[in-house]
Amino acid sequence: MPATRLEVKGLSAGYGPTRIIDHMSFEVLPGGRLSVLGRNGVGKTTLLASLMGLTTHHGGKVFLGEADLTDTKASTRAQRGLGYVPQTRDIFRSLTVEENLVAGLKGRGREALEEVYVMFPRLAERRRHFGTQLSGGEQQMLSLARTLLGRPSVLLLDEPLEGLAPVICDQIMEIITALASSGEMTIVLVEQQIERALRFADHVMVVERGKAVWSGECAHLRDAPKMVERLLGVGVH
Ligand SMILES: Nc1ncnc2c1ncn2[C@@H]1O[C@H](COP(=O)(O)OP(=O)(O)OP(=O)(O)O)[C@@H](O)[C@H]1O
Repeated sequence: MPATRLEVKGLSAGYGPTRIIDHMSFEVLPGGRLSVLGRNGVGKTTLLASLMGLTTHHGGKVFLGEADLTDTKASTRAQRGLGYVPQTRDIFRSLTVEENLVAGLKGRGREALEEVYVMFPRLAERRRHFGTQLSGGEQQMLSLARTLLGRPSVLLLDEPLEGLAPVICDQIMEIITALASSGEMTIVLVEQQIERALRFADHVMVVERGKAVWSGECAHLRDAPKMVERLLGVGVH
């Protein structure tokens, strides 16, 4: 699937009657890279889950290209090209790496596994290992690889670097950057590592209490450490 535009118009969503995402609007162009930043608990995970149709919808619209996905369920959104890698690294821990990947094939032939083994040589080496035997980085790679097997046109990544050693973060960012550079995927990245997130993306959106309080080009924030400190409460070098 070629990269697709993601458009969000006035989205409000949450858990039952509790509204967490409050009237958010943004657009990511085909092949674009958006980083979503914000302090803890401001609603970044809820935003991605809402794009995937996993929360209670309170209002607004979500478009993938021209298709209005607002009233569709998560499985339909996945079929239409939305790929979601949750913060919880959804893998089956009692299955092997290969069995996990086969579960992600969704009708594609087994030869598709080779595509991800080329991208993630570490998973190829560990193909007979169980989920429980994998390191955090390997679990993250497996979760990402399984989603990629569905050939998403828009990829939603929730804190893929959380808890990983810097060298593994480098590897994951290299893979994500290569995916973005291929032009085949539009990527929305939620990340706490601000410098890496700003280096990766072209645009950035800062969230506070479920609202987008700042959005613009990454270069703008990279050159404005005082503004980063004001928005996010931390320094950037
Ligand atoms: N399943 C849930 N049911 C009810 N409230 C929830 C649920 N998940 C999250 N929340 C609440 O929604 C708010 C936003 O949480 P969310 O996880 O989206 O923030 P976040 O910005 O991703 O935080 P972090 O950076 O710590 O991951 C928080 O107040 C949280 O307590």
